Amino acid sequence: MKVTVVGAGNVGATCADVLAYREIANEVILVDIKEGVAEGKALDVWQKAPINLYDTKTTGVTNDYSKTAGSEVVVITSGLPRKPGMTRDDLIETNAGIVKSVTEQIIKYSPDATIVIVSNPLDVMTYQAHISSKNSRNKVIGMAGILDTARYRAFLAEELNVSPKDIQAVLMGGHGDTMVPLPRYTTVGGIPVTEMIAKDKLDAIIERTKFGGGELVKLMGTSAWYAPGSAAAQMVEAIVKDQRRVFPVCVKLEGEYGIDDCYLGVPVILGKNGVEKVIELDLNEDEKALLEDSRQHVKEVMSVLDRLS
Ligand SMILES: NC(=O)c1ccc[n+]([C@@H]2O[C@H](COP(=O)([O-])OP(=O)(O)OC[C@H]3O[C@@H](n4cnc5c(N)ncnc54)[C@H](O)[C@@H]3O)[C@@H](O)[C@H]2O)c1
Ligand SMILES: O=C(O)C[C@H](O)C(=O)O
Repeated sequence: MKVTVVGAGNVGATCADVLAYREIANEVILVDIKEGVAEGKALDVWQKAPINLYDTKTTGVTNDYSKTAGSEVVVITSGLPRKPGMTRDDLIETNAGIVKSVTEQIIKYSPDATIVIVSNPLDVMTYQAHISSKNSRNKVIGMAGILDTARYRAFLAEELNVSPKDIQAVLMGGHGDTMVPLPRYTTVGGIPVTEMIAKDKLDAIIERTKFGGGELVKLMGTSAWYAPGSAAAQMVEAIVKDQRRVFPVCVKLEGEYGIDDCYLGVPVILGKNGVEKVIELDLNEDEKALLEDSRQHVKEVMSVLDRLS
């Protein structure tokens, strides 16, 4: 099956590479607006195949969406990344235009594709893609929760000196500083994390996770790509293999958690139809208040998008 990745920059190229070397798709199409970039990176990934032993066909194109026709999943990473001193929301004006035009092209050639948005500001770019594609909410979703949760799990593994494989967790809310940590739902090999770590240390890890993207922007002058690219590929895998994995995913809420018409990260079951089910956790009052803060923030940025269009 065919998967398209739009944007052959840091995140898009990483995602295409993971899709290829892990043989998640049979065919990967990489698209960029900059002449030759997607072609070059796709060729590089293909030339790695005899070394790393995979046979996923990888093709790059400059703006030729006819080559993306019939894609089962499309990952959209095109858009500006932030620089130090910027928030993700500062990217809205430029990236909304890019996500809109890319989504319109994609849907022309792959009307049934599930679209996975990566471009920032994530929740609102997912909203933009939903408006532009007019597809059902289960098929227009955003990647952030897997990444935010992975950061939290990695920090915990480091602190507890255990394998990251054994940390299970879920975070909710928008992709930003208002994300909603859920230590109550975090386990270490099945043991509640609260039995393994002091509260002040856990609080510090939660705080670091909230600003995890910014930490990397400060270090590198641009945003992260290895974990984001892998996280997007993991969502693609769950969809194309109909794995029914349980992940936090950005999706339009339609009454779940008492929230309507807002894009937020929530735990879902991800399978061949995209979001198969939104899982509703029984949040306590503190968690509900944090989710409400997150909703208000995302709604404000959604209204900026409404004013722009
Ligand atoms: N959701 C997340 O968790 C997450 C994580 C990391 C990055 N991001 C976001 O992903 C986006 C990409 O980040 P990056 O580091 O790969 O940036 P990058 O600059 O390395 O790559 C972006 C690519 O998009 C291309 N592009 C721009 N306009 C295009 C268009 N109209 N059509 C096709 N391609 C176009 C550019 O030429 C460039 O190659 C940013 O908005 C960033 O903030 C999100
Ligand atoms: O921080 C960013 O701007 C990119 C991305 O959203 C991230 O969390 O790494």
